[in-house]
Amino acid sequence: MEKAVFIALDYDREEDAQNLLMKLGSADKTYLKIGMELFYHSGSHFVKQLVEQGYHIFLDLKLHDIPNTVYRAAKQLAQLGVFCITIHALGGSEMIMAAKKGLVAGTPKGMKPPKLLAVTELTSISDAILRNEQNCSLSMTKQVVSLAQTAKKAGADGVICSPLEVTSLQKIIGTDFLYVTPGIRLANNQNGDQKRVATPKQAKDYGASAIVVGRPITTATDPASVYQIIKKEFN
Ligand SMILES: O=c1ccn([C@@H]2O[C@H](COP(=O)(O)O)[C@@H](O)[C@H]2O)c(=O)[nH]1
Repeated sequence: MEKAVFIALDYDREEDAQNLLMKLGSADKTYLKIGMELFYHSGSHFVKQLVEQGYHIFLDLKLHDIPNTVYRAAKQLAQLGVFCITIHALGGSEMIMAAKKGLVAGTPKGMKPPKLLAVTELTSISDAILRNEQNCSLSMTKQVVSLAQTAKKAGADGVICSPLEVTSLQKIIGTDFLYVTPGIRLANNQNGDQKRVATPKQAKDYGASAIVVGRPITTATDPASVYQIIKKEFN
């Protein structure tokens, strides 16, 4: 996989997403992330439209349910022709295997199934939240590694984690696995709700396979130039 910068289209209206794409220019057929907000508003038709236009879509719906439900949901999502989808690793190995099977079962003949990425600990979770609210006695890195090991054994193609954990993950799990990292901020950006953050350059140095960037681009006065800065730093 090319070292992609996924732009998170975190909008509640297609017009806003289209407006951003127009500002970014059509020469760069980019990697886009569609999350719950836009999907719940616009459904699958907008996803299909972007796929047809040549965009690589990361459909981030973070499935987390019983294996049978996740199998059936993944089977539906596979029909959209997206590049990857997400599930929560905390759903367990049976659920992850069901998602993988659903993707294979739902992919139209002659096409590749979407990649399956397992969210480890959300990048909005701090060490304190992990310890005090999730009652987890492991360090953040150990917990992320443990979830990633489960995900890999169950057939996931990669994980979502913060850039801060990638080096440890690669040492234990290897480099034939995708490490996709949100929580990306340029030096002058606000962290907002993100707790485990890094710059695109740090993400690159830690070994991230791809990064996911929302607000630093979507709230910028000149999104196209910020996107180019981020791409340059990461590549
Ligand atoms: O652990 C996770 C998993 C997914 N995300 C998603 O990435 C983007 C990040 O947006 P920013 O505005 O750059 O913070 C967003 O769509 C999240 O749903 C994540 O941040 N952390």
